[in-house]
Amino acid sequence: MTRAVLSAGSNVGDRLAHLTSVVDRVADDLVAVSPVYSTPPWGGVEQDDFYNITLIVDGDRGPYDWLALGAELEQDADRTREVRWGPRTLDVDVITVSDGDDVVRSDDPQLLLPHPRAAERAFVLVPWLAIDPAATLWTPAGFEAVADLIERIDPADIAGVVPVTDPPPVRSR
Ligand SMILES: Nc1ncnc2c1ncn2[C@@H]1O[C@H](COP(=O)(O)OP(=O)(O)OP(=O)(O)O)[C@@H](O)[C@H]1O
Ligand SMILES: Nc1nc2c(c(=O)[nH]1)N=C(CO)CN2
Repeated sequence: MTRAVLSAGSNVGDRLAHLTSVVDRVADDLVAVSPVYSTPPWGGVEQDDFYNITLIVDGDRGPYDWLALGAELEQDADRTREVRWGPRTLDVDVITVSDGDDVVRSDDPQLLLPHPRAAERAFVLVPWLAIDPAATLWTPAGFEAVADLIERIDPADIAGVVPVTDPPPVRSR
């Protein structure tokens, strides 16, 4: 049994439906899911805004099983890999995995854990904090409170991450 924090994003097609497919797929393992946030594109590629959610899941799966689940969902959304950090129907990233009290660390390029860019991404951290105000992320500098990491991100980036009220957000269960 492991606990994973997953981040899902979409900026092509029916964004809400793509995110809902993730929530539906992990429903049995779901601990919490954030509201849907509208987020400006991160990474320097000019493209449409994303919808993003962060999920916490508990399941009888190892780290690579969470990665495989994300890849399956991306395939189901007809995801094609083109531009790095470019437009996509669905992207599911594994942000961090814990096994009891231990945080899983991995330097396998197929599964880097914790996700090396999570600490810089308002679109991951803001939704995560909304469902877990005490969340921490292991970084090369040690454990950091997600709330503190957010303080270090450019306020303009944080301000761009806004809950979507219309259409309505996926409800936390
Ligand atoms: N923690 C992780 N979560 C998801 N994929 C990962 C992770 N670590 C490594 N990968 C690998 O990253 C590869 C490329 O993923 P993808 O094309 O979705 O990257 P990206 O989402 O554009 O960029 P980023 O990795 O910065 O989020 C995948 O083949 C996957 O095996
Ligand atoms: N706002 C936002 N920007 C992104 C996202 C995402 O999910 N949300 N995913 C990306 C793929 O790596 C690149 N940029």
